Amino acid sequence: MTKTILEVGALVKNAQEWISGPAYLVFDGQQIEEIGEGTYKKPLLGARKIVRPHSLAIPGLINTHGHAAMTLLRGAGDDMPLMDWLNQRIFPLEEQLTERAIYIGTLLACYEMLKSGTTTFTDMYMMMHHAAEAVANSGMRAMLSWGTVGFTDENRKRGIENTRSLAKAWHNAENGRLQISVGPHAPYTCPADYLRELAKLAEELQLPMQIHLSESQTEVEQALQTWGKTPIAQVRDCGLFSVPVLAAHCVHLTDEDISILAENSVCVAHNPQSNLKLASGIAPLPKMLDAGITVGLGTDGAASNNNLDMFEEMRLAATLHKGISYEATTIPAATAFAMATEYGARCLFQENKLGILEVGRAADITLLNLDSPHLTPIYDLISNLVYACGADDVTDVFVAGEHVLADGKPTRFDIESVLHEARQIASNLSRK
Ligand SMILES: CSC[C@H]1O[C@@H](n2cnc3c(O)ncnc32)[C@H](O)[C@@H]1O
Ligand SMILES: [Zn+2]
Repeated sequence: MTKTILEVGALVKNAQEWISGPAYLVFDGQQIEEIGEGTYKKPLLGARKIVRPHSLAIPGLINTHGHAAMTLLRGAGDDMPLMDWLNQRIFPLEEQLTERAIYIGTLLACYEMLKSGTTTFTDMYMMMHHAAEAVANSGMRAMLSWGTVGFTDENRKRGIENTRSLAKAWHNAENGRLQISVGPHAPYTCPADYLRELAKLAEELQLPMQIHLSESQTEVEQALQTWGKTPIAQVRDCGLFSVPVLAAHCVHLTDEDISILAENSVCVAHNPQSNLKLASGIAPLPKMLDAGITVGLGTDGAASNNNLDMFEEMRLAATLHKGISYEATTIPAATAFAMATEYGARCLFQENKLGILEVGRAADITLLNLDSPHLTPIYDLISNLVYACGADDVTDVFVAGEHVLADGKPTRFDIESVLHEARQIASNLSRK
């Protein structure tokens, strides 16, 4: 790929370091080669130059938990608690989704995420070859898993076969943009012996895992009744923590659970908006961070959020926990921003590659309009990004050096046809 020189009006490297005046980045097809202050003065030697003096460059945001194709189910079931929402509304609709629906729903999610500055996301869903194809075509990065449940022998066998075939076809595909993980849905949908089998599979394939854990009070109460232990202790005893694990939610945790997560280096995806909307509760984020747990931010699916905007999650994480602790220093803006970038990279086990604008790291860059009211005036860039900015301030996105969102439009796919087909698919779903 041709070398790119991107000149901007300001640049955030990470939550602590930024250049508040003109700056430039030089990158090739994969990595950042140079970052400097001012304008680029050396000869271009065939490189393309993009000049954006009215843009702020930040690291691409990383969404650590979601179900991408659930964009098709946005608004199909609101104002319900988790278990009723899943059993009464979501599962019956998901049974009707076709492979094409997964492709279109995932591409719609990619559009929504790119438009709100996200470059990398995780996905746990079904018919995942089609989700992978959508991610490959969108130009984004993702860590995908085939969501696996173990209600029947047939389910279990299929889950293992699906994960094997997904890993074979897509792990490290598209120059490493796609990563695969093993995806047991939750301890309440995967019996203990099946969780053990999936942990062995992850070890054999050398893949990480993602799983929903301790999301609702009902889940924890049922775990205590059934196994006499919390969901965290249950999955630990099933050997899950022998591989790197990204646990979504972790809302209802005992102090012992927090120690188990920390001791086993389990990363956590915090989904404040989805947890509030499904009335699941508020995760003990400050306690988890104090214990040394890596916590990233996630939107969860568009049917429980109901959007995929990481700016909203940053702002919510930075305000919600102040509200319940009565302490204004809880989760400062810099922590919320790190959760959406650097910590997110750690949650995806790509801590040396993503999450920071730095030489040697991936050229995954989001540009915001510096002339936006939300960036005016600037005392502290990170404060504006977390407390004032929103998806509408995003103009351009680069992933692996490629300009995948230009002036708000995806460069790799036709959004009109995706929107049209998404509407058609939704209108054909039967809602009882
Ligand atoms: C088996 S594929 C993944 C599965 O997860 C469901 N899902 C979506 N949001 C949540 C959530 O917050 N908790 C648990 N499960 C969730 C989704 O509908 C798919 O069926
Ligand atoms: Zn989820």
